[in-house]
Amino acid sequence: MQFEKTPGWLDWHAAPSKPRFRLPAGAVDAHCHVFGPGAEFPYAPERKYTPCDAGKAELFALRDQLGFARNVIVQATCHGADNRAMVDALIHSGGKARGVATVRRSITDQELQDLHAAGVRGVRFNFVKRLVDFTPRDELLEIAARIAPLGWHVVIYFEAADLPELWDFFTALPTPVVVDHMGRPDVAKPVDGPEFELFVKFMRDNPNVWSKVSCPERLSLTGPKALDGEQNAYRDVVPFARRIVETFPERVLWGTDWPHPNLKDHMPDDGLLVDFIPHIAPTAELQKKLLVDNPMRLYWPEEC
Ligand SMILES: O=C(O)/C=C(\CC(=O)C(=O)O)C(=O)O
Repeated sequence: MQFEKTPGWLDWHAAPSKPRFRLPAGAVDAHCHVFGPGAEFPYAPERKYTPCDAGKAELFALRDQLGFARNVIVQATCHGADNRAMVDALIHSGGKARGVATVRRSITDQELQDLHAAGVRGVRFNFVKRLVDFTPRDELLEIAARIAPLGWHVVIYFEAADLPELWDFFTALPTPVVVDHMGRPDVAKPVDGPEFELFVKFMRDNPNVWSKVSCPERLSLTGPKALDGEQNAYRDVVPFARRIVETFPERVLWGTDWPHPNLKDHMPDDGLLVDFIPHIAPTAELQKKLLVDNPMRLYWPEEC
């Protein structure tokens, strides 16, 4: 099948630099995606965007270029609940990738078992309105109850303004809960203002809540962009991510978000994104927790 990219689509950076920051041994890129290729794994009819192809071979090449040991591949909305591209990548990773799926309530127990055998360890519930249609809360709670006995967790993606309305639902989830991109704070607001304080309280009051301190390229309003060797990219995001890392060092994860769907302004150099990490996790101890110990506990607990 032939697909035409959404107008204005930015393709992933073709030649990411080698990071200056040396990742600790065993580092996990805990948030990335695969897209298609569409000819082999068609994009879902209900998708809100059509990306460029970004397959497993390119993802694994990026992993090696940046110095990561493993990936966590998160199902992207352009594939809906058809997890075949993600599962195919897991199967061909030689045990170096685990996954987060999107499932509907119609999934059978056998299908869940098959996803587990392939390396899936979580489901993603997406609340970002430009990406998905509404799913009833009772369907999501039913899914959460079914995946809990498998030892899986729930990944949630939402925007900061929606946290108050979603709070009761999130705190009713029976599993570990992993928030994508710090709940997308508006970084024009103060890091100790009411909006981000609510997110900090969400994590403080609920010890089962984790956060990915990822996506500065998506959250930043003033840059500078991670391009052309810039070693101090996205300064406006640093206080937010650093606060979460330093306050909850045992419950943070980091990922590239490759191939960076839906960026409108620029496509970052992934090597320079890795160079962002020591700004938000300034000590070797914090870096090891963020990049190795925490993701291993969540995705490869049998090795811990
Ligand atoms: O890649 C991300 O994490 C963020 C996305 C895309 C996404 O989540 C999806 O399509 O599933 C975004 O903000 O557009």
